[in-house]
Amino acid sequence: MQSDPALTVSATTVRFGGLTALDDVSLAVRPGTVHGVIGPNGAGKTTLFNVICGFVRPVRGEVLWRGESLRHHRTHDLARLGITRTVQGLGLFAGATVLDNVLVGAHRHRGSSALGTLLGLRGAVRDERRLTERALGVLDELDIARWRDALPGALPYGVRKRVALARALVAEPELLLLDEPASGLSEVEVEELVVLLRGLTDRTAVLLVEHHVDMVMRVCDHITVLDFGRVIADGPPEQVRADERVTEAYLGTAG
Ligand SMILES: Nc1ncnc2c1ncn2[C@@H]1O[C@H](COP(=O)(O)OP(=O)(O)OP(=O)(O)O)[C@@H](O)[C@H]1O
Repeated sequence: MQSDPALTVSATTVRFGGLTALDDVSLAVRPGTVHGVIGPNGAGKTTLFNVICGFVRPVRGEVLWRGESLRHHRTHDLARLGITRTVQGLGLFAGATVLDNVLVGAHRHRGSSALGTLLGLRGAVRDERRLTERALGVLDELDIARWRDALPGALPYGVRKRVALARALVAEPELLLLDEPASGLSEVEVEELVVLLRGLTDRTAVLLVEHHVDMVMRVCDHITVLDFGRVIADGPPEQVRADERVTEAYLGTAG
């Protein structure tokens, strides 16, 4: 039996002036799965990601999180709701160490204020220590703990991407949104990412928007394919791969 979806995007339409970027798009992300969204350039992938994050408001439709409408949510509400994300630009703080960048993501679990920590209040200090231990645990898990005191700018791109992922994971999300997690990675790093993402499914659902179709086919349990803002295929990888509309959509834009 299939579990109830964690996230549902329901009959969602987005327009930018006269352009329909998403046209009646629906999808359901189930707990414990990796769900991919693919499609040719301009298909609406980023717009869909932005609707889920609350950056873009649809003219029709809604996003449901555990059955509750996210109609009025703002981006900064997401972590509190159990949803974290990485973005294409990574968004790391250049002047902060890797560890401090990751700690920024842990604030959902901070029981006391930063002022309390500064004043040396016992509960706040204990809280801070607990979060630091958790952040170090995630750095260790992603095999980047040796760079904990480095500044992001000094690190290779693949490591910086892992730092951004660590920051999203430390909040212990129930849904992890990844915007092009494979972009800019070497083939070896993409392989490592596939293993890493598969290892997350016992604790969070993952929704990723990605250009790297081959990686998506290998890592995902379920794939939604967009073309010109519409869903043209939705199902497990083998079904999507065999779908003629998907082949046509990609061949139609090649070259
Ligand atoms: N802020 C905006 N204003 C106007 N048009 C936009 C805006 N954002 C996206 N679009 C248009 O909406 C359509 C969908 O764009 P979107 O970026 O969501 O596609 P995509 O699948 O992410 O593309 P890519 O793979 O190239 O990143 C495109 O035609 C794009 O030009």
